[in-house]
Amino acid sequence: MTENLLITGRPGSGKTTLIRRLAERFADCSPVGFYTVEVREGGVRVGFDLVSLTGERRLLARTGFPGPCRVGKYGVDIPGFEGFLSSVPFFAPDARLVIIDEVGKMECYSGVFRRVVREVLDAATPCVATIAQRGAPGLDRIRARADVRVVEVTRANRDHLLPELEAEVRRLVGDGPG
Ligand SMILES: Nc1ncnc2c1ncn2[C@@H]1O[C@H](COP(=O)(O)OP(=O)(O)OP(=O)(O)O)[C@@H](O)[C@H]1O
Repeated sequence: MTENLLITGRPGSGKTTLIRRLAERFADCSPVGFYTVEVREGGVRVGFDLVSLTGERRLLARTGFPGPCRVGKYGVDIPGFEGFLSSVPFFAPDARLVIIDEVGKMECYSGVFRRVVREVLDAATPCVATIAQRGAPGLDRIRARADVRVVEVTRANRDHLLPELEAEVRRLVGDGPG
């Protein structure tokens, strides 16, 4: 069974930073996927954008975005997110690693995304994903899968976690010792 790595932790613990550094270190594995970035205006967070590993950027959520899908003060652009997902080649034959940041409440409003996560975790290519600690139905079910290892990142462990997870991912992609 292919194993996958799930990085969890409190908001602001360093999940996105860690997964971006892993994506950089595994550039030789042609990773596919995306990460999310905060958008600030005048020092105030106004939302989040999606950035694919091939550099496409798209809005995910904004304070002023209208519509029924809301998380706290943010409106989430689900059709936009699903359009973005369709442009990400999650199952590209030459990709040896999939990166997903993050499996969280905003993203899980999308049925397309929930299906992508399931299919990516089921597939033969290893996946590293960040996952919220709580907030969306179904997160516990993902964490309980037999083919995932869940690692918690904290401010205290985030720096020494990087080399440890790098070695683990090396093993998952088949380059590692043992
Ligand atoms: N290893 C690190 N050393 C120093 N600063 C860090 C480190 N990792 C993260 N940070 C800083 O901490 C802040 C939060 O990091 P990051 O966005 O990666 O956390 P997160 O867990 O993904 O947050 P969220 O749950 O809100 O998405 C950022 O300002 C980032 O620059």
